[in-house]
Amino acid sequence: MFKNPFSSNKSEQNVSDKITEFLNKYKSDLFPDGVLNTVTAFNIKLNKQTYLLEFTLPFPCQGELEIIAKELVTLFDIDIELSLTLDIKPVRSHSISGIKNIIAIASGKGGVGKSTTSVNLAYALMAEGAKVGILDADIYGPSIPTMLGIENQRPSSVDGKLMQPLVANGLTAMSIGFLVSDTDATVWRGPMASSAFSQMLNETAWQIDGGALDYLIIDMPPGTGDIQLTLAQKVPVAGATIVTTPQDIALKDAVKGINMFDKVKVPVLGVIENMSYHLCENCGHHSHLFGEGGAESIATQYKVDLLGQLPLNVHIREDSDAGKSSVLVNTSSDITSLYRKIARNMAAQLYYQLDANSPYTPEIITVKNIEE
Ligand SMILES: Nc1ncnc2c1ncn2[C@@H]1O[C@H](COP(=O)(O)OP(=O)(O)OP(=O)(O)O)[C@@H](O)[C@H]1O
Repeated sequence: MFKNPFSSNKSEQNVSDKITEFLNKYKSDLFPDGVLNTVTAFNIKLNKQTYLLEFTLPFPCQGELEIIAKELVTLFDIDIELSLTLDIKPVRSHSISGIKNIIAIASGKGGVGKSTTSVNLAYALMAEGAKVGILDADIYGPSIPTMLGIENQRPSSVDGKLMQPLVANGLTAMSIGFLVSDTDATVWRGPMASSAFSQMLNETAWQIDGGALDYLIIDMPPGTGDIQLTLAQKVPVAGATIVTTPQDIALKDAVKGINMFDKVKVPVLGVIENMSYHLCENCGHHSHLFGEGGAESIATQYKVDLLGQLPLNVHIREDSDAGKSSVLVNTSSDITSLYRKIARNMAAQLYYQLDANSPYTPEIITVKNIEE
């Protein structure tokens, strides 16, 4: 609830009109045409002295609605309560049950923080209102079980057919690390690894609390070799996000990642620059240890979005090494806000680029259209 200490009685109709006008005009990266042009449904109710704003939206964005609510409280001297219902559609048809959209998180180069970013983005999407799962596609070096702090747990099966995924703080998760020991998987040949992956994707009961996951995040293995290409080709990925660091070598590999997804016709939702800068906790100075502006320039050059930049931060490393997510450890930190903003941007990109209901989604030209 967003309270204004000076709120007083005002004409209900007048205030509702002002709120509506504000929301029509409010434009941001997330709402390029104003909020009310994007909502599926919107309603204002007055409950005692509090205005309840009920939004139905096609992507998760609780954090941005909270920013808007605070502005409304200050502007109109009112109390506000928010309610967000999500109406997320699958943007690509597929036959995997319990999942609406699959988002691949990839990096050309290893060690850039892809898994750490995947886990934090998964929790950030949840904080924004979505139902989320994570699948570790790194058969040879799974790190998700450790990062979620559940490395010693094992999935069960109720019906002997589907595996019940593990759940860490509400996040549904599956990884080869839950099923076999590290040494067993390292000796597997390519086809065995690929069939283990496809079993985890297709034979997991992803549905949680009776509802399909809005997003399944796939933490891809690092690189752009045959394994990655096959995964990108075989899995019905709705969109891919590339994680990079600002070093030249990582950026070159990020470009290889963009080209790989282009080749298999998977849309790239954007680039995330991890370890982009170091922020001194004492003096607030930003230092660009690994270079500056690289991810921005490849985003411009390849016409993809720069979804956000994350600092090199000791808490991110400590939290992930300790099997926690920084987004959960401190829900009101600047780092959490950054992850949540990137998560909203990524989900909005998926909607604006690909959802048939979005006014921005380019019309897909089919052979039939061309003939007409
Ligand atoms: N923004 C960050 N600030 C500080 N440390 C980070 C940050 N992002 C990741 N790390 C740390 O960097 C190390 C590598 O991260 P991570 O395992 O996520 O990389 P990766 O790209 O998934 O690696 P791999 O290529 O092996 O799959 C970890 O110790 C992690 O805690």
